[in-house]
Amino acid sequence: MSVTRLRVRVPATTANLGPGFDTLGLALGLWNEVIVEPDDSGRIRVDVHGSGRGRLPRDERHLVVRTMLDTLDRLGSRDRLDGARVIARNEVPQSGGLGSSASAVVAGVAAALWLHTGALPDRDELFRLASAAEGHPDNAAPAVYGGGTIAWQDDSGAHAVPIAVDPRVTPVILVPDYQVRTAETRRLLPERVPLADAVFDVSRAALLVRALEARPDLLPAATEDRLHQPYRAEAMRPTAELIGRLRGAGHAAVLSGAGPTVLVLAQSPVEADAVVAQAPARTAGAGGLEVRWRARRVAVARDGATVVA
Ligand SMILES: Nc1ncnc2c1ncn2[C@@H]1O[C@H](COP(=O)(O)OP(=O)(O)OP(=O)(O)O)[C@@H](O)[C@H]1O
Ligand SMILES: N[C@@H](CCO)C(=O)O
Repeated sequence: MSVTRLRVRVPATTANLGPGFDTLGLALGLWNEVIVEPDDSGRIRVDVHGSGRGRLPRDERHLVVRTMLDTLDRLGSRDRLDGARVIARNEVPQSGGLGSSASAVVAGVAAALWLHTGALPDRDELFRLASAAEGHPDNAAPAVYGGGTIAWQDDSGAHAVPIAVDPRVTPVILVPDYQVRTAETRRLLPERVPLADAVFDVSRAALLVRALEARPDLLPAATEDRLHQPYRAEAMRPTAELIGRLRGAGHAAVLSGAGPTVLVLAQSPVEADAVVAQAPARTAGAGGLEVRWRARRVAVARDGATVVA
C-alpha cells in the first residue's frame, strides 16, 4: 500500500468519579500520542517514549499494535498492513487508574479504521469498537469524545452521552509510585451488595451529574461511594488513607478508575492549587516502605481523541 502517516492523540481518562462505577468518566489533559507509518517491510517495530519506555513490548504484543491487528482482522482487512513503524509517546502512566489501556485501544482502533476505510474514523464507530475491545466504556467514552461522559451498555453495545462540565471544576491527580492492575482490583469486588449501599450510590451518582454540570459546591457530598472503593482499599492502603485525609479536609477525593491514583474534583482552581500545595510528597507504605506522590492540577480535556492523517 502507499506510504501515508497517521497521528492519533488520546487523552488520559478517569473513570467512576466515586459513585459512578463503570458509568461516569472524565477526559484529562494528559495525552498519549501514536504515530503509525505503514511500510512493506513485513515487520512492525514500535518505539516507546515517555511512560512505559523500556517496559512495554516493541512488537506485535504492544497493545496499540495488537488492537490495530485484531480490529483489521475483524474488519476483514488484515491485508491492509504489511508492516509499520509505530512511534508511541506516552504521558499517561500505565496501571495508574488513568485509562492508559483505553487510550492505547482507542489509538489502535482509530489506526485500523483509517487503514480499512482510507478516511478519518467516525467518532461513534471508534467508540463502539474501542468499548467492545477494551471492555470499559466509562474510559473509552471520554477518551473518544472528551469532557465528561455517561456511558452504558445494552444488548446492542455501548452508548454514551456528554456531561457539560462546569468550567470551575478543576481536577487534581495525585499519582503514587506504585501500580495496581485493574483486573486484580476488580476481583476484590463482591458479586452482591446490600440494597442500602446500592441506593446510597444511585443517589450520589445522580447528584454528581448535577454537581459537575452546575453545582461544584455539591462535589464533596456527590462523590461518596460504597460500591467499589471500600472493597479495593485493601489492595492500595496508602491510596485509601490519602483519600480519607483529603475528604476529611473537605475535598472531593476519589479513587481514579481502578486506582491507585487519587483524583480530587476541586470546586475551583484556587482549591485545586491548595490541594497541590498541601499534597504529601511521601506517605507510609507497607512494610515500613515509603510511597512517593506526585500531585498536579490537570485540565478537563474538552476534546477527545484527535486523528490527523
Ligand atoms: N500506552 C500503552 N501502550 C501499550 N500498552 C499499554 C498502554 N497502556 C496500558 N497498556 C497495557 O495495559 C496494561 C495496563 O492496563 P490497566 O487496565 O491495568 O491499567 P490502566 O489502563 O492504566 O488503568 P485504568 O484502566 O484503571 O485506568 C499494561 O500493563 C500494558 O500491558
Ligand atoms: N470502571 C472501571 C474502570 C477501569 O479503569 C473499574 O473501576 O474497574
